Amino acid sequence: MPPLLWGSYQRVVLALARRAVLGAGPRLSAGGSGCARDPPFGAEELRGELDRFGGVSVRLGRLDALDRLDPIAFQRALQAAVQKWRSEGKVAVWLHIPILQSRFIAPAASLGFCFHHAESDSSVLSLWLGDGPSRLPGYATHQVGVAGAVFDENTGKILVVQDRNKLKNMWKFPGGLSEPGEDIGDTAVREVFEETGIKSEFRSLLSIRQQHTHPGAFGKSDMYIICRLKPYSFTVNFCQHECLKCEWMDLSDLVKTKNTTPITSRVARLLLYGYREGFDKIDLTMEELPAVYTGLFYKLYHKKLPDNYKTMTGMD
Ligand SMILES: NC(=O)C1=CN([C@@H]2O[C@H](COP(=O)(O)OP(=O)(O)OC[C@H]3O[C@@H](n4cnc5c(N)ncnc54)[C@H](O)[C@@H]3O)[C@@H](O)[C@H]2O)C=CC1
Ligand SMILES: [Mg+2]
Repeated sequence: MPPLLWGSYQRVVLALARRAVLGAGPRLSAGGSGCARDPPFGAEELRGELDRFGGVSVRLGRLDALDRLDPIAFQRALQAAVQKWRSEGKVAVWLHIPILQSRFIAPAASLGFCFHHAESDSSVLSLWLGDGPSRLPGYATHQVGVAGAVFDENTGKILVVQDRNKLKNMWKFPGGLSEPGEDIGDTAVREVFEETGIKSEFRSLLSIRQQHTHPGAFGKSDMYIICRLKPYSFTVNFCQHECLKCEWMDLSDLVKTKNTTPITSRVARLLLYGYREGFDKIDLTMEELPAVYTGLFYKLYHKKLPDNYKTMTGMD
């Protein structure tokens, strides 16, 4: 290519690269407060909704003007908007940023915004504007794993598996992580079926283990819940991908074996106690109740409460 042409080619490539980095459309003047033909983007365009604590939520996905905006113009507008919200006494700003508008994260961070949480297609950044240290609540703190202790009262046998992906092959109850919006008992029943082929129904909640800095929870806290399930199918057809072995074992053998985890051993002893003395000694049963304000329902787990105590009005 002749040197002159090469020079103009380089300029075009550099200009295109600059646009790509800034995320601006072809009509934008980089670094300006908007674009040459459209009106400048100002603080008033960052419209937000007020929440009951006095914070402002701005959802970038709902602002059409952002499509034609570069990050520098966004930063100017956000800085002016934050100044305005601060002077009005707002306590916090929440920025909801769709993943495809992530070019606005860095300018917001340079003004003091931090990540609050992220979902698969968006992130939420927050900035505390109130007096003193931030009082904004954090996001999710735990992952929830649920196992099913499937116990057949007719034979005294319990369903156990050995995990294929573990270094030590210990007997444990089948189980796995809860899905968003899934009830604890439903997770136990689903995981038991997926891993062993056994169909069962929820009876009670037996134990909860809380462990912090859990390696399997990406360094967050892990809540591991064990449920008592009643089987209604008995032929094992276990998942070769996750399990090495699966069998119905005498509960008394599981209590005795050393080849198990401390939590499985403890819950096996708890089950044996319930089997001998009555499951009401160990069961936290579940009841569905209406939430007061939201119109939703929730599940409450506790030791069985006699009916006359449920309906009593005072010191009856
Ligand atoms: N004390 C005990 O007896 C044990 C308790 N647990 C608890 O059980 C719960 C989790 O159960 P799991 O059976 O582990 O979960 P799970 O049954 O939901 O999923 C396990 C499967 O997910 C996949 N997987 C998980 N992490 C992966 C990664 N980083 N990359 C690729 N694939 C991955 C693998 O295919 C693995 O076989 C946790 O709450 C944990 O604390 C887990 C093992 C033993
Ligand atoms: Mg599992």
